[in-house]
Amino acid sequence: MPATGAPRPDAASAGRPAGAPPDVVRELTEDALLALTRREVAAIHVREFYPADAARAVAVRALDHPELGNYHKAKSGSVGRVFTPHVDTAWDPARIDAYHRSARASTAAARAVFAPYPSPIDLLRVRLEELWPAGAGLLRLRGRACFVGALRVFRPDDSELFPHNDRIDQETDAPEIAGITEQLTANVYLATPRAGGDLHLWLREPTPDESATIRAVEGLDPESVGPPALTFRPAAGDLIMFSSAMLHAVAPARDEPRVGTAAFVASRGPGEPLAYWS
Ligand SMILES: O=C(O)CCC(=O)C(=O)O
Ligand SMILES: [Fe+2]
Repeated sequence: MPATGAPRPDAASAGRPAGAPPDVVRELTEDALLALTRREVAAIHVREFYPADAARAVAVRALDHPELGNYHKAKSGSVGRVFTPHVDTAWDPARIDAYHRSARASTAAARAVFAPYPSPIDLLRVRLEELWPAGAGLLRLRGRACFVGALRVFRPDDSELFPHNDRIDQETDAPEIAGITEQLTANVYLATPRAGGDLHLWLREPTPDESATIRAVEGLDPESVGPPALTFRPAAGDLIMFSSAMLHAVAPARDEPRVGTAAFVASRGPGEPLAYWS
């Protein structure tokens, strides 16, 4: 995340003719990751990163999982998640302790949801380790392992993620987050609705006022942010990675649940390993 937090509305379209759509890269490569972390491309969208049949077979398991709960903030509370992601530690020492105490067990349980298939997030972890110049590893905060591999459930006509961004420096002041220059989110979609469920990207960071609203309720009024720069309609098995420090939103699913599994990925530049967590 740029330390300034300055909006960079045209970052992903710099050098392109006015009105030309920003670049979306279709393959997960070293160059694609470097370009994404430098905001030279808007997103990486890999079709069939994971077999669609396996994705759909597993998605139903998230819908009635015993660990299915909801995000804690006013504007994100309609969205279900399996296992507690770091954002829900909410600066509360007891919740932070519980998050780290259960991190390894939750990661193993998230992996087990996919059995006998491999977890898409595990596959992504290996690819990041292979591709990034300095490798990749699990984020530790105050020396304690994070959880990775959260599942998200958007129930039809109910769940919506309003325009927001995600930044680890708004969730913790642990010394390990020093030097982070960009935070990506990586979503692998397991089930997607026929109608609704689009992913919108604005390709700019929130203003200071917008940031304050996001910190309080985790979402902006869609009318207030203008039209998105990019809209994605993901299919089961797709991987989409983009800057989570920039504004993004998920429209409500209309007919069937939208299920995905996700990890955040922090970059400190090519000379340092990527760090991932949920
Ligand atoms: O489900 C998605 O498409 C994106 C969800 C999101 O807000 C994120 O990954 O940070
Ligand atoms: Fe997000």
